Amino acid sequence: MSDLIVHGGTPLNGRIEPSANKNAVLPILCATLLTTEPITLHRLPNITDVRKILDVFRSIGSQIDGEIESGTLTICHAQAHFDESRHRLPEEMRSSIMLVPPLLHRFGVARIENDVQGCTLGAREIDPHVEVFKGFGAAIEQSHGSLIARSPQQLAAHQHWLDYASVTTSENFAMCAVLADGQSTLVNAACEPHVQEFCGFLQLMGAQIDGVGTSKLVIQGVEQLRGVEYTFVEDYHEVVTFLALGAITGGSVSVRNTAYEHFPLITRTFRKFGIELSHQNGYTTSFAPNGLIVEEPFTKNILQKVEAAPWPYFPVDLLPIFIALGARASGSALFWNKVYDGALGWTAELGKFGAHVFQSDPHRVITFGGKTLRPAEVESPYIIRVAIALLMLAASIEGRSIIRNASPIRRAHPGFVENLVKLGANIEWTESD
Ligand SMILES: CC(=O)N[C@H]1[C@@H](OP(=O)(O)OP(=O)(O)OC[C@H]2O[C@@H](n3ccc(=O)[nH]c3=O)[C@H](O)[C@@H]2O)O[C@H](CO)[C@@H](O)[C@@H]1O
Ligand SMILES: C=C(OP(=O)(O)O)C(=O)O
Repeated sequence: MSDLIVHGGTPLNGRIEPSANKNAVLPILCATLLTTEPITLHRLPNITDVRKILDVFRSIGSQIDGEIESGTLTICHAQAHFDESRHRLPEEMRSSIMLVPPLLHRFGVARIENDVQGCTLGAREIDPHVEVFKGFGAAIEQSHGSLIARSPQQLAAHQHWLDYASVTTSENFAMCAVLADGQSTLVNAACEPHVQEFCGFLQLMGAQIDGVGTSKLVIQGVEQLRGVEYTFVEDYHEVVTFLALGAITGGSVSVRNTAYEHFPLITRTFRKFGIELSHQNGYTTSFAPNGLIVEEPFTKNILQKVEAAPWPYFPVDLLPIFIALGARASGSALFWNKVYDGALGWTAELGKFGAHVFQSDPHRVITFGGKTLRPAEVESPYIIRVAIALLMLAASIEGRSIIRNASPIRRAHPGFVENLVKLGANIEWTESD
């Protein structure tokens, strides 16, 4: 188990060059399997989930040139072959499910473990994915804890309306449709920035997709996709994370951010906690001129609130980071997770720091901030952004805290601790049983 030891209380200051967004990188890596031509990727982050997908590629005979540490790899799947009796996809990452469409297109068969899970946020359904695969003509069978999808023929175009705007289901729909026979339509599609980046990559490969960034995707299948060279854009989760870390520690951090057009709601949400963002020359900077204070709503008898739901709502993966700000800021705020039913239990850990956070139901917590906080030893669940939220609080409190089981951070943020040290943090990894 990897833990973080944090000597908090130092304001973090400086400049960060953020990495790419894991939730764009992983579907894009999966999509490389849609072509037999080489694909070169730049600014590929050296994170656990990427290494796991690359291991799958190596195991099926794909060629990978370059060192992941350099950030540039060329991947060619011309010689790849998938054998469902031998090859296994990783279970502990949600993105494994996005290898199914390319495997179906290329080899007519895919096998995935039933339990493919990512962060432990509550139910992570696979039914919407299965419905999509079936809709395109794949046959699904269950076998010894695995799900096998088969489509000996080319996938056929499909018209579909999702129950809810699921990120990975929309991406899987797009990957099925780009090489299917005919025109497919998806209504209630997800449109998060990483979904937009992913669709942009497919377009670069030659896919014909209309409606990117909206809730309706119209996709005309093409005969084949081509190899391309692609540079990932910055991860808005990482941008927000470092901006929040600067503010919660009483410092000021600037982060390169070329996708500032995605930030209006995020900026307003920071302001609810007394934090201003400014944007100049491609860098966004956070500062809290009067410290962290929850802005009082004008309406009587309501709490200031942050509502997280599928884009263009406030992003659900950023909620823990703002709960940490709420626990630190003076005043009370309501946090509403409209997506996951099991994503807030961890907030009890905040009590160990002396914070007052009340979970009113599976989807809502209220922070009663401004309490005197003390260093603590806390345990993170297997949720990337929660390990970060706990670390944020620890970094803001003078003294030595320990975040047990912080390794999920490595699933999304390369060199995270090194970046924090650069900003002036006193923090290190340590291994325990
Ligand atoms: C690899 C990847 O890209 N992972 C992201 C992706 O996961 P993922 O694609 O798994 O998330 P989904 O959008 O499918 O939502 C996850 C779960 O939330 C529930 N749900 C979701 C939306 C909704 O309106 N109603 C509802 O009930 C469902 O139980 C669903 O299974 O999107 C999530 C939601 O932004 C993010 O947290 C994950 O980081
Ligand atoms: C929940 C996340 O990822 P995953 O879906 O891979 O678990 C995340 O990136 O915060």
